[in-house]
Amino acid sequence: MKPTDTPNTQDGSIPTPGSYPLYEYPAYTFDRKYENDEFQKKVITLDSGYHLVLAPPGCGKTDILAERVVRALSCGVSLDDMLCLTFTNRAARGMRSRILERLQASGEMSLFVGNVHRFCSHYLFDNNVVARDTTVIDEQESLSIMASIFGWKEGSYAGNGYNRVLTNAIKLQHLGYMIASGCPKEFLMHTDLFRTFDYKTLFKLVSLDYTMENFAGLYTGTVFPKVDTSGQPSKYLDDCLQQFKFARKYQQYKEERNLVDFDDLLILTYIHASQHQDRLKKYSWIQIDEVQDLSPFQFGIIDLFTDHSKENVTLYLGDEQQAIFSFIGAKLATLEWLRERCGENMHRLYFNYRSPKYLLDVFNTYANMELDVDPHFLPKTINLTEAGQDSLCILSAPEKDAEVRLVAESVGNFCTLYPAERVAVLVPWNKDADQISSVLSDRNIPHFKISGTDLFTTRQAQLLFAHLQVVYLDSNMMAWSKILTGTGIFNEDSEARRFVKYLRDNYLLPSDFLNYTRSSYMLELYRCCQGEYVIFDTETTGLNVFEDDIVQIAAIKVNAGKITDRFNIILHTDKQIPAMLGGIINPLLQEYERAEKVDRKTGLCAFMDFVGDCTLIGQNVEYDCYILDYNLRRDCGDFSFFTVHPLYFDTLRVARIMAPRLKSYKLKSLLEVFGLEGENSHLADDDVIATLSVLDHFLGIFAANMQQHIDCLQNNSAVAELFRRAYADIYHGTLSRLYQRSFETPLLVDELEQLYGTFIQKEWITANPKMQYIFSFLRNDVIFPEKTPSLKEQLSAHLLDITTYREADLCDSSCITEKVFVSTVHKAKGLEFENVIIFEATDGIYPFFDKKTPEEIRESARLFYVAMTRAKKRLHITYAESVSGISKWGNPYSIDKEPTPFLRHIKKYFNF
Ligand SMILES: Nc1ncnc2c1ncn2[C@@H]1O[C@H](COP(=O)(O)OP(=O)(O)OP(=O)(O)O)[C@@H](O)[C@H]1O
Repeated sequence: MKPTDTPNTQDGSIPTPGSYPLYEYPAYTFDRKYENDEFQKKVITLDSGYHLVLAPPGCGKTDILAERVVRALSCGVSLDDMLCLTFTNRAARGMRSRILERLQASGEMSLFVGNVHRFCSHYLFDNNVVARDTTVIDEQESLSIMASIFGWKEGSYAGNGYNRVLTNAIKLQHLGYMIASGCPKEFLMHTDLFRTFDYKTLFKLVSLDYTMENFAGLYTGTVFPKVDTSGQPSKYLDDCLQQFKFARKYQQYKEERNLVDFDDLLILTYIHASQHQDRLKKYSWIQIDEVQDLSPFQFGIIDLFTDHSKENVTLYLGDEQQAIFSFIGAKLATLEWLRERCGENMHRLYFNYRSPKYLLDVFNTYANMELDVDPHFLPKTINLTEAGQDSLCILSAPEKDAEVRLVAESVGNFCTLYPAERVAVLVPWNKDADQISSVLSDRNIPHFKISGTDLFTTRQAQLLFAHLQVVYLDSNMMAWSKILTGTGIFNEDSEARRFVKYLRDNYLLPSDFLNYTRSSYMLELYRCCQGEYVIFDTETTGLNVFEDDIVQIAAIKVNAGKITDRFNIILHTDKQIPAMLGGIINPLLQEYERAEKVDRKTGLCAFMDFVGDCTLIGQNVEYDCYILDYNLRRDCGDFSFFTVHPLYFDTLRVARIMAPRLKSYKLKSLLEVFGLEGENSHLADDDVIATLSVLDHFLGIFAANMQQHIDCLQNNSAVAELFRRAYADIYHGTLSRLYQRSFETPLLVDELEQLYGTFIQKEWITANPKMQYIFSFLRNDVIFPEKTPSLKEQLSAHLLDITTYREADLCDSSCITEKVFVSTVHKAKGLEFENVIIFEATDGIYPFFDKKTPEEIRESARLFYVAMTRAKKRLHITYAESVSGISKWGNPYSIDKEPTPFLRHIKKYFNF
């Protein structure tokens, strides 16, 4: 125990409820279903300095975090200054909905609540650190890319040692990149590689000093190994050097295609934010949940965004006894570091509200005897409900299959006796979850399994999401690759990725194959610009194409590159013109006041006359066309713009095709990056001239490469034809519905459900009944059509989240109506269930037989603790007395097993 880690009473005695003075709550009431206890209140009202709150399971940590936000708001802290970091998306969603519930509000809230990865991804995109069209790839995609770098066939590496080889090469890329970028030693990720590989010997073999510089140099390819070719070739040496080479290739691969993986989100954020400290937005009110599960690097990142002045408040909340994520880099040492930082500001929670005394006795005895928790810090409860016969049971079966049946029986009994209560079967491994799930299915017991292949990463979900991604942004290369394999045009993702890259290098997108026969967006634009066309821009009262008013329309008519006519009017509006625009005073306001205003109908019709039958071009012109369409319908009778002008070209799209790695596609950036003439003043007349500059610039580059472009189109006309036949109608179908609106039903989900049926019909995917969970989750918990009525708005608000959700996010959401859950312990962390069954509580599983060091064994003990403490009413623990099977050599075997040694101090509480 640390000296600062003393109980929260002044005299060091064990606190009891009511032994604390009450705290002041200005303009804030605990208007909720229950009263917070004194310890909780103290934490809720902390408002300056660094504080570490350690609390055992069930003491209301999650609730406190939400309550702190509500109170801080009532004390005048602005949402923008607050940062709430959680460990999982699910925890973020839980906290968000608790805050909204307490504020009696619904829908969106401009407070950042999410995990560190999500925070970093916002930072990178908002600050143009990564290319605008960057895609975040998941682990599966990283593995698939690395496999193609190794030259391995898709799927050939799954489920065996090859997977580890790929993972190590990916880890090496991140480690090498961090070292090469000068990240501090204490923050380096994946330092386990230094233990897995004997780099010291490797460096000796290639005559290099074993230094960080050389390690980085080997990774970047700037230091050359001197391989002695005279002696015996060493496979180990070759493999190690190859790992460095492939790690480097992986980085190049990602850079060339605008891809970042999850680790990159952290690394790139750290590097950029540490170099731009003076310009960084710092938060003065921060709270971080589950601190025991964060890595030192994540803390380093959060620290960069912390306002370290006296006024700040940073609250670290966690429970060291629930630290079970060392395999993803979490280190208990970070808690020590936090203790030092927080000094006297250590707090504890002392009341468990989850479980009655008979369960808490088990947990506390375990925490004290097995995890060495000081008895002063063990929680109490006022719930003195007596244990029933079936409250605490240890059940054994002769062997594992019988144990599975025993669990299924217990689940069945719980369901019959307590139909309103939830039951969780917590298992050590995914394959156990599969086995239990299949027996439950045989017995017709409805249940939800959180394990194995994540529903969100299944082929079905991935293809549907890829479709939404390409419809939303057709420069998403990873999504196009998935579509090309999903629709059967290519057999392997790696082939499809190569193909899409080849198209891009020739200024083509797969959408060109769907939109044109033997032509392309760029070719059509080029042809159009040989004749007469109109470049136009609008300034509006807001960004809602359905409701806002156009206030200014400016246009130029261009013939073969020369401006031949100009148009510029200010339209009368009854709507408010926003005072500010992107942080500056809106120039339109002044312009509107000065100018002679034209009646809306007259002005809009005059513009349509000016355009005549010329093709329209503009920067982000889709927006201008849609708002024009809705304005025409409103102000000029039933006039449909798209009937008259189905064809238009967008210089934003052109820039995305011609310069795919830009960090911003705003007009101003384009002018700056390419040194073009023009001004982006946010007044339509200036912007059209700037747009012409951009257009001319890209047309020049295209003209110089046009032949290559045409060759590429011709060489691939057969693939194009196949793809068009397979997918064009579906693609255009969704595109045509982008701007439809409904305030009742989330159109995005309707679309997904319809597509799901179509994809099955086309045999691109097989039916998966679990997809209904995704649909219902999005429908009931994610998308609120009253806030975002159109598919376009829903995609813009939710697509990034949808592609990063995981199955565990579904738990505690209204889409799960099942009462029975089968989950690994790791995935059940943070959840609570009336009834918990811990499966396979056998020695060799808890602790797992390969866990040898005292720290590894303690982590296993904590895992068992996390499993037990999920229980609110009943806890059953099962184990098998023997395991049997067939050995590698074909001989049947049976080995006697003991229950887990973690039961030694608590078994006295259980019935057998
Ligand atoms: N003061 C209180 N009075 C009554 N119930 C409470 C109080 N505080 C929290 N609870 C309830 O206690 C339960 C446990 O709270 P919560 O899930 O926030 O605990 P936790 O500390 O986050 O647990 P874990 O570490 O296991 O995730 C919840 O059902 C919560 O609503």
